Amino acid sequence: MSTPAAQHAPGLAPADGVAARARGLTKAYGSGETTVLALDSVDVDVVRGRFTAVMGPSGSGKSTLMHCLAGLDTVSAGQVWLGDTEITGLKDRELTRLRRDRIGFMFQSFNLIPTLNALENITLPMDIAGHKPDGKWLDRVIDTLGLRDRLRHRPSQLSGGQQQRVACARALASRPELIFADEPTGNLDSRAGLEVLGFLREAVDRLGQTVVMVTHDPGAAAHSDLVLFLGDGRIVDEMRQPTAETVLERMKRFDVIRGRSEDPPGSPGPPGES
Ligand SMILES: Nc1ncnc2c1ncn2[C@@H]1O[C@H](COP(=O)(O)OP(=O)(O)OP(=O)(O)O)[C@@H](O)[C@H]1O
Repeated sequence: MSTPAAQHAPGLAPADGVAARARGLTKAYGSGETTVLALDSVDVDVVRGRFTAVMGPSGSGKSTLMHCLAGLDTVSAGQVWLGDTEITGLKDRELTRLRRDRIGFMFQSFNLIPTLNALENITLPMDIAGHKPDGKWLDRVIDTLGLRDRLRHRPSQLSGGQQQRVACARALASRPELIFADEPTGNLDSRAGLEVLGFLREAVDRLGQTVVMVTHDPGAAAHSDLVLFLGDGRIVDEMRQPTAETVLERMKRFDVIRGRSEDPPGSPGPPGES
């Protein structure tokens, strides 16, 4: 995901088209005086074959953006496309099918079915859709994620990191056009988290997938190609080839602004700021 300029980012391979696009994307919750403008006329291009992270302070609209791009939530105004398909305006049934066939999801809670083994969990969305998995692709995903010797295990027999890898394989299994990951490392210790980030990176680099990840963790964002920073429902900044340090520094600037807006009138700003 990026503003159009970021498609020409130096140091990145040429962009291979746009996996998803939003124009004037606006989402308001509630009505009248209690209206919350979660997204305020956002324009974004999710660049195909890239790993994009979405960051920003709590309440800045990260999850709302992801949900609107993925067709999980309706928009108040604006348009969203997945590839060439405009999804705004699609009926619920069409949206459900589009999500099922063209988008992969990874959530913080892995959402694995406890009574199914790893392989059954991985292929479940395709089984529900009545699609036969592409065996070669599935083998590649399973081997890339190092799950070959865990396929007959149930979730309770797997570590947290392994469970998240199964969730990752499930998101990749149908070779979706776009994978959305919402805090995929949130419930993992740092080693398992790093592993999952490494696999998402490999999904992009080796399998050519497109990943959009919402995260609070600068270290996680550092695995992406591009970080989009949301503030008050708008994309306020973007960073290519991020490092944990540069992302952390950028996030600190939100704290300074927040600190200022919480200061009583007339009080001095934070030290070092004029
Ligand atoms: N269902 C809802 N009803 C009313 N307001 C909502 C709803 N969902 C989100 N909001 C509001 O919209 C704004 C953006 O929320 P969102 O969850 O997208 O932020 P976020 O950046 O993902 O936050 P966090 O980092 O805390 O998860 C917030 O002010 C939130 O309170």
